[in-house]
Amino acid sequence: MAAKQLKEFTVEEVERHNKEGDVWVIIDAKVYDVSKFANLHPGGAAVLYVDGIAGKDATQAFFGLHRQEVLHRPQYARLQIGTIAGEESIIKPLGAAVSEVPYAEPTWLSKGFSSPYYKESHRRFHDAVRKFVTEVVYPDAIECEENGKRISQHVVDKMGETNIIAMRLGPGKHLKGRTLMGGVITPEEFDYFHELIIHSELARCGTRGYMDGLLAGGVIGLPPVLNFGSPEIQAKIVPDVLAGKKFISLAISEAFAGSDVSGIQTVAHKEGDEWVISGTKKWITNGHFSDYFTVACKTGSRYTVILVPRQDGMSTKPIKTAYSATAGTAFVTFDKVRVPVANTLGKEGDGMKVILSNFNHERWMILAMSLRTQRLIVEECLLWAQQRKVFGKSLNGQAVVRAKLAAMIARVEAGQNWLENITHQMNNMSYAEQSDKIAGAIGLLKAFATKTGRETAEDSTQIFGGRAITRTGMGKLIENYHRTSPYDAILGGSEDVLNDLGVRQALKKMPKNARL
Ligand code: HEM
Repeated sequence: MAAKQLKEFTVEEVERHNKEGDVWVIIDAKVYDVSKFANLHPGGAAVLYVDGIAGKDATQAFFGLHRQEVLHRPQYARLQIGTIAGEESIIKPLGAAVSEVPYAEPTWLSKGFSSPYYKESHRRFHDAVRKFVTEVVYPDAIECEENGKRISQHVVDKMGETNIIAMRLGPGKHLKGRTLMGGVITPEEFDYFHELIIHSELARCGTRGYMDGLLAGGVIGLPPVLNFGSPEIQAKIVPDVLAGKKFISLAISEAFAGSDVSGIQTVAHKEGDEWVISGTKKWITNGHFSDYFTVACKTGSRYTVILVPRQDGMSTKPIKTAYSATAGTAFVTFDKVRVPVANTLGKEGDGMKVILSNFNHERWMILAMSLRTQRLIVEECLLWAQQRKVFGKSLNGQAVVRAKLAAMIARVEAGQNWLENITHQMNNMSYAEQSDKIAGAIGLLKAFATKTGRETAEDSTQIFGGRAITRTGMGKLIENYHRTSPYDAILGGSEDVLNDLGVRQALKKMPKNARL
């Protein structure tokens, strides 16, 4: 169909269309004919007929009540019939561009700022990832977050093609020979800052359930296979998972044991060359649609991690949680499930080592995503405080609102700076060194990021008021964040446990001969 011809109008011409059955409005120098739409308008018809709106420039009223994206939806975009002669639209369209709102982006992306950590390859990579997320992931995220369906296979396929699935596991030999984001960087260049960019850009969607649905189970479930699985097991599982053809979950937590891993009760005993596994696992991210499970089992007085393919004797039931069902969170049961002993990941009885070795990367990923969403909330609040008028002035004209914004900015910037320092250390340490030297700091930073995240969730809810408690419209990101930020505070280890871990790790390294 040919594109509609837009006409030019004067303000006076628009003013003549100011009554029921014949209503035009101007929004950002664009003219909309809302005559027929009025009766379908979710905000009601009457609000469009009032003085100061019908036939007038309604830009300020509009942006006090709607997100910009409303005007981009095809069914509403076609209400535009023209533009105002001699006037230009000034509202910047949404897209992949770097935000110019102060603190909306980490400083390394902000104009005029520099950073010791990011090189040219990170900038190239960032542009490609942001474009990919904006065009491919975001539309699916919005849809699935709402309808609870699992991530669309076309998105998974593209994440496989671009090797995002592989890159989310960090630098390493699994990237060898792969083309990353269409070749914008080489596998040899890829470091933890590139990985940080992926997690951060995904988190910008502001859809917490979908972020876990986006194969987070694989980010934590596949590394034990890569690091501890036999070459045969790896050859069978890894290519398909990295291509997005099969899915895998990490199954450690149980109704009996969450952060206290040693309390698990799923048991495995040997019969010939098979493990026989019985027990249950709870809160298993992606478990509902996974083909493989990396399962922590009690074997005698010790623990062993075993790779279990989905099979008879297993069931995965969705758990209703506070976030979207798109995450595929499941309650998993094993009833005398048999797998070959060759599926053991690491040595029999060495499961705790396998489990613990996974945690640092998992926690780092969760906190990185959590902080990036926290930053998104800061951007939302800065924009809302500018465009929302109350008591005759912008919200940001109120000292109490500015004080909240100050606290939010300081929290996210503090977290970001520590995160970048830790990421730099990760780039310069082996995985074993990371466990020895920075496991504690990662735990402390995760607890800091999630605690400050929940403070920001509270503050932003106050700033957005009623809009912060509706799932659609102006405050939808605030509502999502307020509802789901506790996830970051629990998954991968709860705040109290991580704070304690961080301090205990420091105490272990106290010099015995130091005195005040
Ligand atoms: C092209 C013009 C417009 C379109 C396409 C449009 C569309 C919408 C949509 C989709 C909603 C549902 C909430 C959301 O998704 O954000 C909404 C709500 C609303 N609209 Fe409009 N609208 C338009 C113009 C206006 C104007 C000029 C006013 C002037 C006062 C207005 C007042 C409202 C109100 C009061 C609500 C309810 C907001 C709430 O519940 O918080 N709309 N509109």
